[in-house]
Amino acid sequence: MAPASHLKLNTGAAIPSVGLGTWRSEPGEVRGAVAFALKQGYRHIDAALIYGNEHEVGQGIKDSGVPREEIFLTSKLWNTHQPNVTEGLQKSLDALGTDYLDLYLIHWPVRLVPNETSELLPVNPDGTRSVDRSWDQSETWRQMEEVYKSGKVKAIGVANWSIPYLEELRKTWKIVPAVNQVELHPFLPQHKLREYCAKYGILLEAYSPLGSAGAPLMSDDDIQEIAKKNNVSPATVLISYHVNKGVVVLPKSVHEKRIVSNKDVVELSQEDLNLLDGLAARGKAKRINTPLFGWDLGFDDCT
Ligand SMILES: NC(=O)C1=CN([C@@H]2O[C@H](COP(=O)(O)OP(=O)(O)OC[C@H]3O[C@@H](n4cnc5c(N)ncnc54)[C@H](OP(=O)(O)O)[C@@H]3O)[C@@H](O)[C@H]2O)C=CC1
Ligand SMILES: O=C[C@H](O)[C@@H](O)[C@@H](O)[C@H](O)C(=O)O
Repeated sequence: MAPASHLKLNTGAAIPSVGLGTWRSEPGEVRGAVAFALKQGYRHIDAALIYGNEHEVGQGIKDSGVPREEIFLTSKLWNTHQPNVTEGLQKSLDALGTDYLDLYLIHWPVRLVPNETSELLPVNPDGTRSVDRSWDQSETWRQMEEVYKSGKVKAIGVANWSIPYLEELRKTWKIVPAVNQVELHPFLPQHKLREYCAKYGILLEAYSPLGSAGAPLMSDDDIQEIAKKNNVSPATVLISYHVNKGVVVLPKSVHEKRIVSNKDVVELSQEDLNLLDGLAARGKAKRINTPLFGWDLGFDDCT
């Protein structure tokens, strides 16, 4: 079956299966990248307050001339705004220059307490992050449910939530998260989390699909072999892998040629998908993004 250009959220809304990532897209380059991507047909942008570039992302959206209502725009509540979701959301809306988001995510199931070391990435005197270990994530989710009801966000979800964290949230959620955005690629296929999210109607979004700055995914022999067989680039294999599995994928680039090629999704055979699904179990498992919050986020092994 041809890979779907759009997937469905549990709210009933459609979400474009490929979105442009904006983490580490520098001010000075992200505005042009976003405008270019939208002119090339992207209709989905993944932003976050912590990326420090939402103002430029918003300018790129305006420059593109694409009407706001045609764009699926996501942002994320940063950890230091956990006690006050409304405030975090307003900062993102102001920076992006919009009055609503299509999707708002809790960036991590962690509350950080700002102090004199930093407003966004505060640390304790011993260098560890100033985490509020007593903070109850169900309270943050309750506030997310409130902003959803206010209409300022059309869907709410989470990012970096493992099964134990979702199980805890399930005890009190009134609205099931629409999305769980996690690191996902053939070296970190997260089969158990996939099953769990499918069971509760939570759509997965794959971040760092190309390996970000860490995993040698694009130079991997098996991935290169599949690329050769399908006559496409390894990046296209890695992006298509998710869409073929009904997962949203968020490749980041600030280079025009890559922005264009990253939206090409091809149909992969079941045999190719099985091979990609099995790479981690064959000794290639690797998680790239585990910020040192100082305690167990419930992530299991990488397979
Ligand atoms: N919720 C969360 O905690 C997280 C969310 N994310 C989201 O997911 C997005 C994607 O993940 P990210 O970690 O950025 O990494 P990606 O896996 O998307 O990789 C991005 C890197 O690959 C390069 N690249 C892009 N396209 C190609 C290509 N076709 N060929 C070769 N190299 C290429 C980019 O360089 P260049 O730009 O120079 O082209 C960049 O260095 C983020 O930008 C962010 O929006 C990411 C991490 C965590
Ligand atoms: O979305 C991207 C990532 O989650 C990134 O925002 C975090 O890893 C952050 O750099 C941190 O140090 O906590």
